[in-house]
Amino acid sequence: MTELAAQACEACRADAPLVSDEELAELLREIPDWTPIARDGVMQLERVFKFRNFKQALAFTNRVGEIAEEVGHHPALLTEWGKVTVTWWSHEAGGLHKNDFIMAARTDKQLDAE
Ligand SMILES: C[C@H](O)[C@H](O)[C@H]1CNC2=NC(N)=NC(=O)C2=N1
Repeated sequence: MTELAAQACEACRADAPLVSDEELAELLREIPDWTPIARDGVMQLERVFKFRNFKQALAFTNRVGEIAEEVGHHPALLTEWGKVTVTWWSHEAGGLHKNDFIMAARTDKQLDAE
């Protein structure tokens, strides 16, 4: 299978299919640092990234913002001193779509990008 980060994002649509429990387990193996959590009954993917200071955390936040804008799929981003919490889900679809796993994998890649 093509590496997750290299797969294409589909447009966000309300009728887009959510991942099944089996797909969830399979896709999570490709992004082992992400945690699936349910908030208000909506499944989300979350990861906390640690940095040496606020400036680096903010730079990472902006890189994630850029990859989100590129594809029109957007995360929740909480930037703190030395820490960024990134949460992906598909608002329109009300849960986790394949897009969220692709973007989580692409988010991981922003750690190496300066
Ligand atoms: C019109 C626009 O493409 C949509 O509102 C997009 C924008 N970004 C989005 N991002 C996420 N994560 N989920 C969505 O459903 C979503 N919808």
